[in-house]
Amino acid sequence: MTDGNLTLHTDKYQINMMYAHWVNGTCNDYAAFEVYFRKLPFGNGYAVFAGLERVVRYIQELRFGEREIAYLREQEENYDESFLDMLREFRFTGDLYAAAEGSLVFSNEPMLRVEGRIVEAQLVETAILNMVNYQTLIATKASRIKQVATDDNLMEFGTRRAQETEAAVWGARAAYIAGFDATSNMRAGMLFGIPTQGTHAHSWVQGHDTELEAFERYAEALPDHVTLLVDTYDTLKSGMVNAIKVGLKLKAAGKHLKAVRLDSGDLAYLSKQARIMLDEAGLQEVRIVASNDLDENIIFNLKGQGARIDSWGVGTQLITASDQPSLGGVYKLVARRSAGETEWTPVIKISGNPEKVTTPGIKNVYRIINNENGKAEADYLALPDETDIEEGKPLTLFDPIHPYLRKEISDYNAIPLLLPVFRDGVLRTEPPTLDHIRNFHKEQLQMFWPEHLRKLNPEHYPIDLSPKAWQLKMDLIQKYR
Ligand SMILES: Nc1ncnc2c1ncn2[C@@H]1O[C@H](COP(=O)(O)OP(=O)(O)OP(=O)(O)O)[C@@H](O)[C@H]1O
Ligand SMILES: O=P(O)(O)OC[C@H]1O[C@H](OP(=O)(O)OP(=O)(O)O)[C@H](O)[C@@H]1O
Ligand SMILES: O=C(O)c1cccnc1
Repeated sequence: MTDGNLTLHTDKYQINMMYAHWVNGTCNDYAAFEVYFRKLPFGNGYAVFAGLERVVRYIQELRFGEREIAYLREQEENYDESFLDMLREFRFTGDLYAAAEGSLVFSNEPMLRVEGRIVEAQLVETAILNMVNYQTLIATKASRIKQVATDDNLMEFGTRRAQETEAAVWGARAAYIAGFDATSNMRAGMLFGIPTQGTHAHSWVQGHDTELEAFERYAEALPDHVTLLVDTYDTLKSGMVNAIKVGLKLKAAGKHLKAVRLDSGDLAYLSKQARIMLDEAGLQEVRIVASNDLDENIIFNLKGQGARIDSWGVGTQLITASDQPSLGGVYKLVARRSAGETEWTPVIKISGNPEKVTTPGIKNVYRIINNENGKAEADYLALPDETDIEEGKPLTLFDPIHPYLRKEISDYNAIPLLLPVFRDGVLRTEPPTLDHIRNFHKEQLQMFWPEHLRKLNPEHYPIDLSPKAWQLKMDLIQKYR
């Protein structure tokens, strides 16, 4: 069915606009687009940027092959043959800047920017949003789950309920970035090097005459990795009793039962009872795994009830971001430049809804770290010719919606959020390893006050405009109103 070429993984209107540019002789005009979202998902205080590696591979492989060209010819009689010939030579030759994967990002700040020939920059909108919106959403959901699970083992179990195959593997990767320890998806493990973990299903137990026999056969086959699912018939009266028998047998043979898995019923009560039973049998080392439609709220509740759970399997709620299944990231034109010109012209999109008015001009994004405490104070969006910040000059931070709310800062470190990924179509450096990204994410969390990170009603983290960027926006609003 699929040939792996994602070049036509775009909306038809992008190709129509490319064609209209070709007809009008404006293919070589330049455009700058920024990717950002307006509202954080799940009421969270931050999002975890993910999806860049997928974007990098997609951009590197952009090509209109003969199959794509034949399809376009068949679909639209208006497309001139010379346009299709031009597509044969099509490559991404522009620049792409992006936050590092695993970065904390916030509403209304650019997390990725494309600068390039308008036809190239327009084509890639749909796929970039598709990749970044989904992966950032799942990484953010996973980060919330990690926050409540703290140091417990977290396993991603979502593949069977994911929105098809690619969502499963890229979702598993996003979850790992945000702090999950393993996935059950073997392909995600193979593709990305994520550790894999797994127990067994009810079918294993149902497929034997007795639960004890099922447990014994399983333990014989995989003596080093025995986690037994104990709820097929009756968790405490049967499953735990049989698991303990197998645990004691393994122990006598110098091995050990790794864990039992609870998958139904009152997980707080059952885990406490299971812990007592294991401890009384002298099996203190055996861990307790729980699964069954878990999310951050249930895990938080179970912990509040004193549940004795060491490891969590989380599937459906994570991989489908069930309580908010989409992130509304957008790709907006912020500046343009005709072929032959050197200066960018900032552009704005006005809307009756003030939240939807775009912020014109190419912006550099800086994370302002207060040197007195090492914590992030605000993110600061400045126009490219503003050098104050890089020279460490005192800054006035103000709220772009309520500009009278202001704060001075002089002892700070300004860290650029957007880094060059492609320049003139050439990849600058290979993406970092997944473990590097995961560690980077962990370090990022340390840079923020807990007030911005808490799961419920977090404090808003300021995303500020430089006075010049703010004035440009006001001027363009005036011009078009
Ligand atoms: N002590 C608890 N406090 C809060 N929520 C819990 C507790 N124990 C389990 N849950 C959650 O409640 C839900 C239980 O749903 P439900 O009653 O449909 O499942 P069940 O008891 O496992 O039944 P089934 O056999 O159909 O799976 C799950 O999301 C589970 O994670
Ligand atoms: O509940 P999730 O977070 O999605 O985790 C994955 C679930 O998948 C398996 O269930 P299965 O497919 O057998 O379905 P069931 O337990 O819901 O009947 C497993 O026993 C978990 O309960
Ligand atoms: O390994 C498991 O226990 C597992 C994997 C996927 C879904 N449910 C459970």
